[in-house]
Amino acid sequence: TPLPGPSVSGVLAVQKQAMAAGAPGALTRIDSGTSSYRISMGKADTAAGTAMDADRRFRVGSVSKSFTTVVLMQLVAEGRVDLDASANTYLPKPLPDDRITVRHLLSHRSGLWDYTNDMFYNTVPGFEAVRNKVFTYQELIDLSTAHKPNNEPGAAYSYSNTNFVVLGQLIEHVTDVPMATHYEQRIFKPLGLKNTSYVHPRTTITGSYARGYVRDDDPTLPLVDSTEQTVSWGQSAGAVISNSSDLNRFFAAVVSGKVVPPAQLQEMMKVVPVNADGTQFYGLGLRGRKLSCGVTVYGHTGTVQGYYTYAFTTADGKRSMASMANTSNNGTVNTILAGTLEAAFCGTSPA
Ligand SMILES: CC1(C)S[C@@H]2[C@H](NC(=O)CCCC[C@H](NC(=O)C[NH3+])C(=O)[O-])C(=O)N2[C@H]1C(=O)[O-]
Repeated sequence: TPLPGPSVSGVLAVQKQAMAAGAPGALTRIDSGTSSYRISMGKADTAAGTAMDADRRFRVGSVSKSFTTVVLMQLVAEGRVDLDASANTYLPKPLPDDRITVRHLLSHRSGLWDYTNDMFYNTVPGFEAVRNKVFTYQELIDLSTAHKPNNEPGAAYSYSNTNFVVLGQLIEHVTDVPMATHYEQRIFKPLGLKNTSYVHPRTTITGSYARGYVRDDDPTLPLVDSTEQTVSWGQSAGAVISNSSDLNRFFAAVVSGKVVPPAQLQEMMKVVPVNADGTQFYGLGLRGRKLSCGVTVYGHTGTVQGYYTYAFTTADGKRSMASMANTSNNGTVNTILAGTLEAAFCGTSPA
């Protein structure tokens, strides 16, 4: 059954609610067949009073995990990595448990503790302590393995940034090529993603971009401009910069088999439920979300200091949506922003 048309008024209403809840601005781009909708409001820079627009670049946070997965799955297709081999086969320093496979890492089932739980326990002090820091992959992994695992390998889904930091280390160890080069040569260039970059550990965003503002744990305090940071705490788990048009093109290309071969795409899209009501799923570096009109969309979400992102596409890649609000540490904004998915794919407006 054909999808309902996107609801621009619905997206506007969601963005308006997100701003009322504390986001300085928001943007959404929907690409549906030959039609594109660019919807934005509020400020890209609160100090300068610059208006938001839908083409501005921003930090995508964990949407980076889908880019890392594409690189890894290309290596699987090239026969250089076996999904079900022990990750330790490919690492410079073994993880504490040989039973952790590459597939466990990609599906957040390794049990490895997420070091950001400690790092960002106090949001702004935690951020300020690392915003200009440069970490090695091993330093981040060691922060994780200092903790007991959440679960036995494969026994449960427990989302952890550590998994995708290990995957970044694994890819670089196997190929002796930096992640930045893999992203550029295997994804950004072939897909013409001119607004997408991986500049770690540089702290600046080039071109036209939205500034990001993280909220203090004391919500009565002013927002903190968090735009410039290395994101070295995230790297292959969270340091990609992109824009709405490129994210739509990327996820449409992924599900259309343009960047990973069919066998590997099938593995990525084998999603399992990860929430109680069975509306949220995780496959390999890919989220699934079942919407009110029955369609399941595939992509990823992102939370990085100053930016919330939703970037999803239909299974056939014919309709994609990327949405961003330039604040973070504000769960109300994050929950509200999910409403752009319903507007974009089910044509609904929030109550
Ligand atoms: C699973 C998530 C939500 S968290 C994970 C990753 N982002 C992070 O791990 C950053 C966490 C700190 C962000 C910070 N929050 C705090 O410091 C809270 N004390 C803020 O809101 O700016 C990402 O992105 N993923 C999201 C995802 O995949 O959707």
